[in-house]
Amino acid sequence: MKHDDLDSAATALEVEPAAAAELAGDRIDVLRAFAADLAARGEELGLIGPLELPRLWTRHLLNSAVLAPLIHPGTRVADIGTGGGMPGLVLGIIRPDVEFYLVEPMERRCAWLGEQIDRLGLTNTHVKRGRAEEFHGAFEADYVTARAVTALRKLVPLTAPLLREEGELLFLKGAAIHEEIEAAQKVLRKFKLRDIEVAELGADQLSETTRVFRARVGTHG
Ligand SMILES: C[S@@+](CC[C@H](N)C(=O)[O-])C[C@H]1O[C@@H](n2cnc3c(N)ncnc32)[C@H](O)[C@@H]1O
Repeated sequence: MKHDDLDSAATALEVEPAAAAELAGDRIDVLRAFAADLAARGEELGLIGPLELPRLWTRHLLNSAVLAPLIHPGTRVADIGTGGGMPGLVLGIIRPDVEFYLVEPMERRCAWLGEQIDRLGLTNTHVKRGRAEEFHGAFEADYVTARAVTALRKLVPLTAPLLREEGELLFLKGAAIHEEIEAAQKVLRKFKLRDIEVAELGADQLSETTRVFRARVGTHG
């Protein structure tokens, strides 16, 4: 590892907020070990941009962790387009009581995810290499999560077919989520999404505002 890699790794780790311990409970050491490797090797592997390193915790790890309390114990989650690990791998670390399937088409990213799963001893987290649409009809989850994959009107057709009846979509989204919902009206109806909600988690819990799009699929309720 080069010197400047070590410097960026140190910078990223210095900014871990106190909230991390609270959010991750006794899994904090495992989350720290993942953060350290992502800070040290993530840029070189094309998983994270250099400007993101100082906000690794606030913008990436804690942003992912915000979904954890929304997931029931004993359930199965498919995370679509996990990339470097957000949010699926982070959730796999802090929720050992839930099964996570990380769906990612890129070989190098799958290799990274598999390596982290082995290194961190995550028996509840599995990689499924491929595009989400390749698993339609072959796999069913209680929740589908995604961050930074595509706009809602394209994301819903990729993800809703992976949900069981009454399952839930949980997407981390940016400030334009309300415009994305407007543009997605047709697909929201087509895929029978209901109980649509955008939860905004503010600066009191995380240093950057996080928006979570939630919706249930199915006709009951
Ligand atoms: C911008 S990256 C985001 C990675 C990660 N979710 C994050 O927030 O840091 C988008 C990821 O989605 C993956 N992806 C793109 N289309 C996909 C599809 N149809 N099914 C599953 N993954 C997909 C890409 O390979 C890439 O790793």
